[in-house]
Amino acid sequence: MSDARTPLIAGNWKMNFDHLQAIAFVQKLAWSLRDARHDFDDVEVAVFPPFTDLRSVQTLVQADKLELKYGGQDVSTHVSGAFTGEISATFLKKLDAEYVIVGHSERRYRHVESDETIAAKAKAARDGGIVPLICVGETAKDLERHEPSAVPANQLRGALIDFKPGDEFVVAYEPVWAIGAGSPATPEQAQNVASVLREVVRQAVGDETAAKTRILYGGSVKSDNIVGFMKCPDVDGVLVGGASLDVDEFSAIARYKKHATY
Ligand SMILES: O=C[C@H](O)COP(=O)(O)O
Repeated sequence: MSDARTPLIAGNWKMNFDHLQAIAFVQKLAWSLRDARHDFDDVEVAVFPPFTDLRSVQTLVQADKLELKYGGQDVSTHVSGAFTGEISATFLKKLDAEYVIVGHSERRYRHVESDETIAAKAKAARDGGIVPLICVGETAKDLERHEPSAVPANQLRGALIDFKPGDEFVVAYEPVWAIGAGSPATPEQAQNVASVLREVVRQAVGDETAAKTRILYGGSVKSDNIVGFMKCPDVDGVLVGGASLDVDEFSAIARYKKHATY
């Protein structure tokens, strides 16, 4: 990764932890990270709890002045109105959320979200003052027919259609075949796709914004494999699923510099 970009260690809780469990988790995480502040200097840590936990996480983070960012796992394309079950970027902003995930493969495939929908969600987040964390990634089937970077690059091109130089967003490259699989991509595979994605960002929003945009890797990240990814020049952090639900493991991931010899 480049020194110009602050590493982002993001934990996607998916549909895990109710608000009471969320409070207990964040308290433990805060203690764990506070004890080891020097191990993760200049690293940003963020969690993505279910919507029903966000108010509790906000209260805790603000009351205890925790250096922890948080965000939603999805966002509506609308601002308000008759959209049963949806949550707008405006509501997330009111909870001081920093980020929102859009285009996670579990939404693309299980909820049949199209590239157009994901582009509209990314735009809605940006317009509502929330930084979209745009997920892209190929399935194992895609790999039989295309180069590894082809599908993620197309997905990213589609998502950035309304973006312009200076807009802030984060990209997460998550090969679908590596999610929850216990076997991640290799750092070389992650770097190859991340460098293509940076070029897509450059073509969409220009050199300056591309140089500042963080590209994360996600898919079976753990404390014993993160260092390899963080050594890749175009990988600026990780989006962690399963391992983000274990305080000690997630804290060890955030403190990856302790184990790295650069
Ligand atoms: O959003 C996170 C990803 O889906 C990765 O999940 P995982 O770390 O359990 O493979």
